[in-house]
Amino acid sequence: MTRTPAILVLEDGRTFEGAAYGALGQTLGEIVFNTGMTGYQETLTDPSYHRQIVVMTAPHIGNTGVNDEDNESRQIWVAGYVVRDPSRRASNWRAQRTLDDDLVSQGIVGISGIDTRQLTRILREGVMRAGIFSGDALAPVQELVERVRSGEQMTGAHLADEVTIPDEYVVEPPAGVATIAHVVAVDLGIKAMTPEMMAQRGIRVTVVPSTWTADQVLAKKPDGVFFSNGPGDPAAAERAVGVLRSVLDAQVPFFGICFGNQILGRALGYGTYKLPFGHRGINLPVMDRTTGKVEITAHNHGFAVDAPLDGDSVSPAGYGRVKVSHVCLNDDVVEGLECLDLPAFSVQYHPEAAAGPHDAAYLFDRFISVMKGAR
Ligand SMILES: NC(=O)CC[C@H](N)C(=O)O
Repeated sequence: MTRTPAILVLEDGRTFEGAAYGALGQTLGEIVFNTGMTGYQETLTDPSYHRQIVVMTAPHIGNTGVNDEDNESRQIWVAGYVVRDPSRRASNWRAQRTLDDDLVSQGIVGISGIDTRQLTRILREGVMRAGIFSGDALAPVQELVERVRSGEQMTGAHLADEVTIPDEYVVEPPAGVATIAHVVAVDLGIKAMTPEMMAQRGIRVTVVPSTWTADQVLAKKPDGVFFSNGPGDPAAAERAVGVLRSVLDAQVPFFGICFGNQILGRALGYGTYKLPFGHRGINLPVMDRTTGKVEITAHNHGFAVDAPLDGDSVSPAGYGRVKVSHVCLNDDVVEGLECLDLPAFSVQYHPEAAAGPHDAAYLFDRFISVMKGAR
């Protein structure tokens, strides 16, 4: 196999030479690492990774190929892909193509042969901007560093409208499962498994674009409203915060995941902040502070809610008492919020677990209980 050179350039000027992987060319983005040992297809197609170059700490990527069933959205969203050792062949009974096929056909610029352990240790000092360059995009390093430094920052980025669907669609419960509730899910970058997990439990889910107003959402007379995961800085999501406040004012039950948790935090009047290097992986320990039970959970977040951990606090925006319901045991980051005077709760991690362990699936049942309780 001929090796086509590629270079990864960090904004601090450090460089890594490797081989081109996927499409040739140039890509810029925020570089982040993911510690999942499995689930590369779900990671690549998670819209929350829009504008991010993803480094996989698992050394061998592509072993099981890709298929049409495990995509979490309509396309690959990562801005670039950094791996140590791409599998030379895909071997799985469900594989329809190789990962390389999809990276090339979707124009995703990647790099392989990188010491991802060394790179991850650098990124643990703090995430930064980076670029991958190959083919005609190669140039003297100083020029490449300049291109990386001219790239956009994730802080302040409003990205949900770039990944949301243009038109609403409905996910019905499967045959044989009775419909017990109707939820409007606002797509801020939703993963396919989320409405699926709701539908399996009898929820009819209308997924709607991020641009919908509160009037449009509430006109559907839903039993509950859901805000999804999604890319970008929650501090730049003014419109979503406004829509959610109208939902809370109307006392309609609410559940949020990841970006949705950050939007609930903001709607309640708390701030959000950027984590030094984020949580991205499928084996992070989270404690449910109501039961003391620890769950192993899937994460993908670079920002977090700044709410007091001790005792219940009072929402600075006037929505009553709020409890930090879940916390990450690695670093005490807020991983869940529960309103004690309103039918609303959210988690920062991913109970839909695609990919990931299913420890947190009970949260979808909790959403149903909250909707029943509000009737
Ligand atoms: N997966 C998500 O919803 C991510 C939320 C937000 N973009 C963050 O990085 O924290």
